[in-house]
This record gives sequence, C-alpha cells and structure tokens, in this order.
Amino acid sequence: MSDLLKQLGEAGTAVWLDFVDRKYLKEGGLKKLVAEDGLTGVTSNPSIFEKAMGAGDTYDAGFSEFLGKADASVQDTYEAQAILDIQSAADDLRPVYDRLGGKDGYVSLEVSPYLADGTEETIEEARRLWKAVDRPNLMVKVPGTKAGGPAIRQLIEDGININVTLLFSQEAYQAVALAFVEGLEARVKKGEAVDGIASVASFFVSRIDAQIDKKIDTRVADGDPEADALKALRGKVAIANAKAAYAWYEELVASDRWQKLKAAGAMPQRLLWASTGVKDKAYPDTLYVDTLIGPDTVNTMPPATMDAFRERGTVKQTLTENVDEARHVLAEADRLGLDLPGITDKLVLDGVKSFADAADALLGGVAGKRVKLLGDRLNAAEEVLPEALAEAVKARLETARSEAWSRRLWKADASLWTGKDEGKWLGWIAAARGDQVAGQGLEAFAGEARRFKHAVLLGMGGSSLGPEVLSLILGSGEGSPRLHVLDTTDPDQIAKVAGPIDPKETLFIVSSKSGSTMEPELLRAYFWDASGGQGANFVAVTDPGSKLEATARKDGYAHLFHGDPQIGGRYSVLSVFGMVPAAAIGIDTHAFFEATAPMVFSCGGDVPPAENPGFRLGAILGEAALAGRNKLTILTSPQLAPLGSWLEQLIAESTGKQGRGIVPVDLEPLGAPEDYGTDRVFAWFGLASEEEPDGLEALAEAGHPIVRITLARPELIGQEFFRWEIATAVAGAVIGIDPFDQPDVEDAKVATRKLVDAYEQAGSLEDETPIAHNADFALFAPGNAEFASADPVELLRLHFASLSPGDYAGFLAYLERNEAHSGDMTDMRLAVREAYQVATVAGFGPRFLHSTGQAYKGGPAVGDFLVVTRDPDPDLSVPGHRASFGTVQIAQARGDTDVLAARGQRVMRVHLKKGGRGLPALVEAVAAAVQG
Ligand SMILES: O=P(O)(O)OC[C@H]1O[C@](O)(CO)[C@@H](O)[C@@H]1O
Repeated sequence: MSDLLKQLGEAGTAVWLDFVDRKYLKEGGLKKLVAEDGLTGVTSNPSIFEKAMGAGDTYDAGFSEFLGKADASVQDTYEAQAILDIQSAADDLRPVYDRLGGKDGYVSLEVSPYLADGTEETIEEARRLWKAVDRPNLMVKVPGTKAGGPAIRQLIEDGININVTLLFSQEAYQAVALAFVEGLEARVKKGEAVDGIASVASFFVSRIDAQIDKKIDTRVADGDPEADALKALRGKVAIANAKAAYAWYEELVASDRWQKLKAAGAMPQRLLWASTGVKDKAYPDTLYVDTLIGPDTVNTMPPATMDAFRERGTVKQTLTENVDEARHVLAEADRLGLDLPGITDKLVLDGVKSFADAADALLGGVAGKRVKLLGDRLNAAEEVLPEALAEAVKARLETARSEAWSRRLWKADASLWTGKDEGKWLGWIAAARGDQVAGQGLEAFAGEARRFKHAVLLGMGGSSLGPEVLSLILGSGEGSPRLHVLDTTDPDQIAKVAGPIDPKETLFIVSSKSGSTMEPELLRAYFWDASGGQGANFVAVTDPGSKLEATARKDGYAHLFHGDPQIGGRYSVLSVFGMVPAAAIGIDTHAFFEATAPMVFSCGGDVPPAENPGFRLGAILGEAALAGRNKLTILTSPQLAPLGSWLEQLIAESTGKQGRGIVPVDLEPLGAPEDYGTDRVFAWFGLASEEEPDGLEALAEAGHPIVRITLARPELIGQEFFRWEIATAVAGAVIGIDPFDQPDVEDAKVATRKLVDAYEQAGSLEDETPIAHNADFALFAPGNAEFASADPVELLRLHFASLSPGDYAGFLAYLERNEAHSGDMTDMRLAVREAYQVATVAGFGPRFLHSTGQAYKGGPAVGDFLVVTRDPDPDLSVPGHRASFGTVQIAQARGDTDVLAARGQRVMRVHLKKGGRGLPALVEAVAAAVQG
C-alpha cells in the first residue's frame, strides 16, 4: 500500500480527516488511518454530522438510550451523540497527541453555526463544549467572522484549543491570527502558561475557485476581450490566495512579537487547508493537496480526497514554491475585476448559512427521530390539508426556517411580529418549564387547601379559563376541594355558586393579573362580605404591585401569589394563574410539568419550523386565515370539550385585530361537509381511547382542512396549552399583527363604565326605545336605528338575511351559563348555519368580553350578532356599590353592543321580557326568521 499520506505528514503537512461517523469509528476506521497513513487529526462540522445522524439508523440506539433516561431538547439529544463521537475520535487520537507532546492529534467540534454573529454566545458555547467533551486534544471550532474574532481572542486566553473556521480572505485570516497572538499575550501577562495551547486557522480553498471560475466562464462565454488572461487564472486563484496567506504566516512567526511567545513555549497557529476536495471534475482530485504542502500546515481531507492522494498524490514542498507567480495571479485577478474581496465576503456569509442550513436539516432529522422514540408521551397531530393550503404552509415553513423563526421566537425577537414591545411578552415560554411557579410553595399550599370543601375562583379570561379547563378535564384530587369558577356578573350564576357553599369551608381564589378588572373586584367584595371578612379563606393571584395585592395585604389573605408581568393573561395558564388553582384542587403540578415537557422540547427554538409542532400548526392557522379560512372550528371528544373556551380566548384575543385574524368557533355541533363554507379550518381533539366521531373523515375527504390532535391521557393537556400558545404567536407573525395586545377590549370596558357611573349617580340606566317587541322579547338596535318593520320576526329575518359566505353569526347571551341556555343557543346556531352555511359563534356575557370579544370588535367585520339580555330576578347587590350585579351586567351588554356597531358589525339586542317564555321563544323566532 502507498505511503504517500505518511510522506505528506513528514513533509510538514499534517494529514487530517474531514469526516466523523459512529459506524466508521466503531469499526476502527480512524485507528486504521492513524496506524497506516500517519493520520494526526480529525475535523467535523454541522454538514458532516447532518450526513451521519440526520438519516439512517446508526444513531438510533444512542438516541434511545439518551432519551430513555429523561426527555431532552433536540439540540441536547443531537449534541450528546456528537460529543460521544468526538470523545471517541479524541481517544483514538490520544496516542498521537501524547507521542507528539500536544503538537498534534486533535479533533475539532464546531460551535453552533447559529451563533456566528454573537461574540458572547460563541464564547459561552465554546466553553461549554470544551467542558462537556473534556479531552485535552479537543479543538473547538469557531467561525472567523467579525463576531468570531474577539471570541477567539478570549477563548485562547482561557486556554482552550481553537480551530478557526470559514477563513477565505487574507484580512480575515490575519485578524484571527492576531487575535490568537493577543490571547496568548494576555495569558503571558497574567503569568499563565502558553505551552500546550493549540490552534489552527482553517483557510478554505476550493470554494474560492468554484466562484472565480464561474465568473471567468461567464465572461469568456460573453466574449470578454480579456478572455485569454481570464482563462489563464482558472483553477489558480484559490491556491495563490492560500500561498499568500502562508507567506504572511511565515512573516508572523519570524516576527519578534511571535518569537517572544515562542520563547515562552507557545506553539504557532498552523494554517489548515480546508475545502480541499475539488469541485470541478476537470481538475485532478488531488489538486488542493499537491499544491499546498509545506512545514507546519494541516490539510483536512474528505475520505475521497484522502483515498485519491494515497493513490496518486505528489509530495513536494509546493507551498513556498512560485510565490511570486501566486502574487501575480492575485494581481491579475484584481486587474481583471474578478473581485476576490467581494467573493470572499460572500463566501463567509454563504458558509455560515450553509452550516446553519445543515444544522437545520440535522436538528430536523433528530427531531423526527425523537418524536418516534417518545411515542405517546408526545401528543400526536395529523393534518389533512387541501393542496393549495398545503403548498402555502410548506412555503411558509421554509421561509420561517431560513429566517430562523423558531430561534427568534424563543429569543423574544419582536421583529418577528410588528417590532413593537412583543419581546416583553414572552415570559410564558419559561413558564411552560415550570420556572414561573418554582419556589412559590405550591406543594405546601396544596396541602393547606385540603382543609376546604370548595374552592371558588373569581377571575376573568386568562385568569379563569385555564383553571376551568384543568378542573373540568382533570378533576380534583382525593380529599381536595372542588373548583367553582365565577367569571361573570350574572346574578343567577353567582347565586348558583354562593347558595350551596359554606364560606367557612371555602377557599376563595381572587385572580387578576392587573388586579383592577371590574368583575373579580365586584365578586371579591361580594364574597368577602359573605364570608364575614375571613382573610384566612382568601388567596390572591396577581401581578406585583397591583391594587389587588394591596387589598390582599390589607385584608390579611392567607397567600399572595405573584404573576410574571411578562406574561399576558391568555398565555398565563402555565404560570401561577393556572397552577395555583390546580394545586388547590390537588393536581400534582410537578407531575403536570413533567407531562408537558415533551411538547415544550418539541416546540423548542432549536427545532426547525417544519418539524416543530407549534410552528407547523401556527403556519397552518396563519396561512389558512390569509386564504380566507379564518374560522377555526374546534371539535372535541366529550372529555376534552372544556379546552374550547380556553382556546377561544387565546386565538381570538391574540389574532383578532386591525380587521384581521381568526374567529374561533367552539361548541358548534359537527355537521355534514356541505354545512360548511370554504372559510373553515377544523381542529379535532380526542383521547386515544375515544372513538373519533363519524363525519370527521367526511370533512377531510370533502377537502376541508383538518388537524387532528390525539392525547394518550388527559394529563397531557398541558402540552396543548403550549402547542397552541406557540401556534398562536406564529399565526400572529404570519397574519402580521401583535399577538400579545388586546386593543379593542378596552373600548367595551369604557362604554360599560360610562353607563355604570351614570347609574351610580342617577340610580337608573338611560332609557331606550325598542324597535319592535312581542309578548316575549323586545328588540333594540344601537343608536335607535330606523327599521323597516315593527314585526320582531321580520326584523330578525332581515338581520340574518344579510349573511353571505365568509360571514359569521354570533349569539351573545348575558344570562346564566347553564345547560338549558347553552342548548337554546346551539339550536339558534344550527338554524342559522343550516339556512346560510355560515360559521356561528356563541358566548355568555360578560365572560366572552374578556375573551372572544376582542376579535368580535377588532377582527374581521363580517359578524352578525344577536345580543340577548334580561332583567334578572332576583338581582344581587354588590356591597359598597349602588349598581347591582344585574345592572352592571346589562350595562356591559349595552356598552359592548354599541361598540360592536361602531366597529361595523351588524348587531341587534334582544331583551327577554319578564313573564315571557324566555330564551325558547327567541329560538322559535330565529327558526321562523331564517326559514322565512
Ligand atoms: O387577569 P386580569 O387582569 O383581571 O384580566 C382578565 C382578562 O381581561 C382581559 O384583559 C380582557 O379584558 C384579558 O386579556 C384577561 O385575560
């Protein structure tokens, strides 16, 4: 066998292998090269690991073992395997390292290419990898970008071996060579040793010729007058560039500055020739080895180049040969306008990008494998999309990948949205790992809560909907209180909860992020009074410094739990706002976060969008909305039905603004494909143990887009909280709005407050005149608009007759939220859907005001609303206020109706008369109206 590679090493150019693969290492491939070819080093990069790990099953056992211990992020899953390979290669090369006294025998592992623009992040990551690999013959590979330079200086000062990668230009090389020198000098200054610190500067070769030659060929083909001069440079510029770098290196090591370091024991930073596999098949495959041989250099070769050199390489001191000719080549390239500086600048950017692309592919591949290994520990999601939507989603996911959306979202980069203050609203990401509740004493609190029979939560929207989902889906633990959620001003509903409970046996959880929301404040006053002012029975959940905090302190509440001001209400379920009530009813919050973790990892910033369940779903929702499919229709198995109201708030309040967004449709019974227009997207939630309803498949077959989500067990519901939070934020980016504000909610609050304040003064609400009425109800139109008929059914007919495809009908009832009322609302929805094939929504007021109300006012102005009110009997007074709950409730209805109308929505209010037949009468009238 030829010993050309050995000869190459002896001639001063160390032979390194640019390749790593577990199978190859296991089968002794590397050891063989060391023994037979005098190999003294190995390099790796993200593309190499992508090829090794992204496909095939070589690493499956490793992944499985790693994930078997505990679930982990995709980055950690990949990195653990990469580190094992690097350690194994380092161990194979250890005898070389020992024999050569640390002058060679190194293995390189690259920092994440995503960090190429961040000095501090690069330093941190290099230190972390150095520690994790824990081998003296490791070189951490750092890109020689502008940000990389200072990092290299610091890392050398730290005493870490560094391989500087992606060097193309003389300037970049010289800058990192000086950074290396400065790092060593800093050590000397501190009296620290400099011997044993190794570094190489990886100067890329063939990529330069690939670019220059392309330019030359185009110009020659275009009949350039300098064609001959141009042709003479083909395949020469990269080598000339490398020779010039080496000449500068020789000057550097001869300088006094370097000699001082040398005297202190420093080893020079060797030039390493990288990208030495020829790209142009017309050149000899050993070209970039043969021509770059000289003392104190390295050539890292892909296996094919190494095999070629072993067979037909030529060993000769070529690097220092014909240097003048090399300089002439560079001068010619300059004279002929081939723009080497422009090319090398671009090559750095392209190099970083191509390593980032490779890292995306690698992490995407690992993510896919991780999902398979997790099995049903991760909730499944399956999508069936019509072709055009599928194409749009695919394109969006690719854009999102190349624009690093997942990393940017996790880094709270506001430019993903409108560039305002979105970055300040991403505290929910850390909260999903349990960080926000850590140290809040939830376990002890759960124990204390067991002395109560009931827990009553007073809160609205984000402060009530999550806890309600948890209590309805997971239920209370043995011996823990039952949760009743009050998010209303409806006197009947309040009485329903207040009646049966004994305040002495009840824990009251007053929950409001802002601490100033009207409903929880009125409810707090009511139950405080009812309990006789028992602070020991009250806890508050609120953001620091709120008015509620002051009340809790003054009234001696048993506990005060602080929220994170960087989490908006609708994203707060995995913070104290969901977890305090959860703990109160005996849900093991620690186990809950553990069950949620697989989704948090799966949606990580390190998981490229296409493989990231949150981003995938967000792209579907966003693209569907852009294509006019902006009615997200939520279908669930019976056990998961409570999730719908939480989702409604998240989706509607986050996306429904500036006339854009997604209108969620919850609790609308599943219909036949023809009952739906082309404005729908369906989301199905089911437990693996439950049957899917007949009719779901028919929707998919009829071309309606559908996403099916399956949970192995109810305890995995936390995963859906997180998946949908990410998806909503992503959909917001696609739609182009700020998913963390709620600009239109305030208007209804202002209108209500005006009415209530007037009432507090005058003792009555301003009179209104109905536009029509019958024995059961009266109809009101905002602004007392003129109407063509005095017949209520005819007016309702006209109201609904304006519905056209893409519109939606809404039924907003300021009544007790109970089964009978919900059933009546469903009947009205179905009648309208059957008649007009439009989406229908329903909400109980004022609960919906803090949820879907944002989208009804700020979202697409294609709604057709019927607001239902009545005079409660009996009413309930609020301690310390003149206005009763009933008065506040009707003021809320009137205020919001006016705002809806002002926003261009079609809206009518139906007031159910005392002594009339109530809601069933309206159901009849609506049925008659839409059939008429
Ligand atoms: O927790 P708070 O501050 O009382 O707010 C309750 C809800 O009201 C809203 O601000 C809308 O009015 C929601 O966004 C929020 O979840």
